[in-house]
Amino acid sequence: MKIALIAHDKKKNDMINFTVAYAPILKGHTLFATGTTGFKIQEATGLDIKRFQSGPLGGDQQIGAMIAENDLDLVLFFRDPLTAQPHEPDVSALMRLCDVYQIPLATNVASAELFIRSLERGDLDWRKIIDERESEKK
Ligand SMILES: O=C(CO)COP(=O)(O)O
Repeated sequence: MKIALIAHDKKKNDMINFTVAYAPILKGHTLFATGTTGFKIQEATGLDIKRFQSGPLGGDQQIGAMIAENDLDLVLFFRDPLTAQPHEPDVSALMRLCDVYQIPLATNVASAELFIRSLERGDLDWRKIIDERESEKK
């Protein structure tokens, strides 16, 4: 599965703790991240991650572009609900696209833990059918 990992600054520690805890599961998947989040996860876990631009510089939009191609299976986006973001429109656009394409989106650790357990159990295997269908189109 292709998984995007994103965290706002005040949630980066949550993301690091989460990825350290679940590295054994995450390493079996293809990982993507916005710039700074990806750098910090790589530093803490050594996981292989394709890093995009930093969020405020277009990283959320790059991940959004993957969603628009139906090319991501899961988004874990630890948002900071208490701090205004300069790129709020990009954040909203990314979440909107998850709804357009029915991509599972967790915006906090508690829901991400449920998703990661579901992933391990195979509950998201229906995405493989979508992925096959999408690659036939290309
Ligand atoms: O701002 C972000 C998401 O909106 C995250 O970007 P960084 O991972 O580059 O900090």
